Amino acid sequence: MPHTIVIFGASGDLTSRKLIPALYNLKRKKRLPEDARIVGFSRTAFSHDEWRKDLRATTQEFAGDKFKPEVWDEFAKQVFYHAGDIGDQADFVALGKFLGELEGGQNASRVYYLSTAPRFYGQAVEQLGKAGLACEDGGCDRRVVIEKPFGIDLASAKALNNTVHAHFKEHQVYRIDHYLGKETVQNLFVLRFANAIFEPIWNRQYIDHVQITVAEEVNVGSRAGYYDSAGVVRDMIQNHLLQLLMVTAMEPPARYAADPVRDEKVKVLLAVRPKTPKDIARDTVRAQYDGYLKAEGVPENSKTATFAAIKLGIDNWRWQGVPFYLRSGKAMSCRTTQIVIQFRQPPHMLFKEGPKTIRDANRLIIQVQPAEGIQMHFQTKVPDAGMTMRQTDLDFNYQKNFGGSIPEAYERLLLDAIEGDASLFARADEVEAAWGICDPILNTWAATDQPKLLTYEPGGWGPVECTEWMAAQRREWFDACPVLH
Ligand SMILES: NC(=O)C1=CN([C@@H]2O[C@H](COP(=O)(O)OP(=O)(O)OC[C@H]3O[C@@H](n4cnc5c(N)ncnc54)[C@H](OP(=O)(O)O)[C@@H]3O)[C@@H](O)[C@H]2O)C=CC1
Ligand SMILES: O=C1O[C@H](COP(=O)(O)O)[C@@H](O)[C@H](O)[C@H]1O
Repeated sequence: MPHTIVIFGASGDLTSRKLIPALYNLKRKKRLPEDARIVGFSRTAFSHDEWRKDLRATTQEFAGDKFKPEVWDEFAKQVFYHAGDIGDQADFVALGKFLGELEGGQNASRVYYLSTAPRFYGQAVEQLGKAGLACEDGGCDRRVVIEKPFGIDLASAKALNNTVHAHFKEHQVYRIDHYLGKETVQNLFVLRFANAIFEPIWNRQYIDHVQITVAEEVNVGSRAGYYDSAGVVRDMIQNHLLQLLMVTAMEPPARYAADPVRDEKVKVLLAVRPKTPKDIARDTVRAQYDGYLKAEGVPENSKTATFAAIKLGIDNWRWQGVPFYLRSGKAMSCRTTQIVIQFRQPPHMLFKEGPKTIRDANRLIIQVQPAEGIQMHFQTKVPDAGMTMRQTDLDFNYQKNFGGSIPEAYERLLLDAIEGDASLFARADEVEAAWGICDPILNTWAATDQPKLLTYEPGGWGPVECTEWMAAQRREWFDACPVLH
């Protein structure tokens, strides 16, 4: 069956920076089906060749030394453009006709990729449905990939799910979170479920707490217009950090397939202990970097948080009493995404020189990016120094072990969407459960102004009060920039 990938938002930033370079790389690796066609849809009046020419330049820029003119020329033969407006039903009817001709009347498998502004997601889905392009009754193979953000709160996410479900069945819907396409996030499944040594200690008996940090060195740059209405919770925590939390905390699924995996993931979110406004004032830190208010497009009195730390509890047998600390911010010390599994101290210390604080206890660090790898920290005896100990580590690094470059997350996710594997995409209940955790936090911050919005200097690890907040809980953030090999 031939494949067609229709990208709505063809002239946009995501398409040129990520989607087309990812599809090009799939072609280069001979993973893009030979019979796949990529069709761009947006209002700009490109001809096929004009769009291809624009994409060639941007792909060359973003694919770097992976760009091979001869591969591009072959790839370009699979690329087409059809101008249209999401607001215009006639343009969808015309699109359907164009696709039919392109597919030579064959029953092609189609992926509709919504890479337009989020306000168009619902409308685009409706237009596809009304033009008879959704095929929710079966008999043809149609999928829709929906970019983030999926809603701006629980109510809007539910409304969007309702709109989507009016035209597509859930199994046709692929809500993308590109963090799930990152190699190291997939490796977390492997680490946990393809090794026998971790599972027995992956619980409250051995683990003191878990830290999930997504630090970004960049500030909001030119995206302030969007960012100010989102803030760090909507932009990062509701999706990427909660995805990392789910994969870290989930039970082993019965099978590695979309629904068993997502069933276990969603159970984690449903077990997250609900917070009262008093809990939120105590268990969250929010801050804005100094200089944010000067960014173009930010209102002078904006209270948008560019940094947040949130302590969550998971009420189930595995995790009762183990706090999960989620932290993310812009304008931080360095770019690093890491999951720190902080183990407990030994119950009885034989050596007076031995570890005294939780900082010295065993720690497993999953470096999601950019120094993709895993480190295990443990105590060793310093030679010829009595029983003096020092923390050392076992270090697995992707680059050193496997060489080559780590593929962009979109490569894996686009291929999965083409092949019909939804394991690494969010399901409707997952997205809603994530908003169910974030809404009370955002609402409490807005309604009570508690905790106070703090300020932090760019280039550090967030506000000093966040370090103190952790110290008051007898814990310490693992603030380390990864070593790039
Ligand atoms: N850029 C990124 O790095 C990331 C983006 N995303 C998400 O991806 C989506 C796209 O982002 P991005 O590419 O940055 O956005 P852009 O603003 O760059 O692109 C928007 C696209 O939508 C098209 N468009 C706008 N109005 C219409 C319309 N009425 N009918 C048809 N097409 C229309 C525009 O084309 P034209 O004007 O020609 O019609 C353009 O191609 C957003 O939802 C964003 O949240 C998610 C993660 C990262
Ligand atoms: O979705 C988003 O993610 C990026 C960070 O992605 P990464 O792959 O570079 O870690 C973030 O900068 C952006 O604000 C957000 O919308």
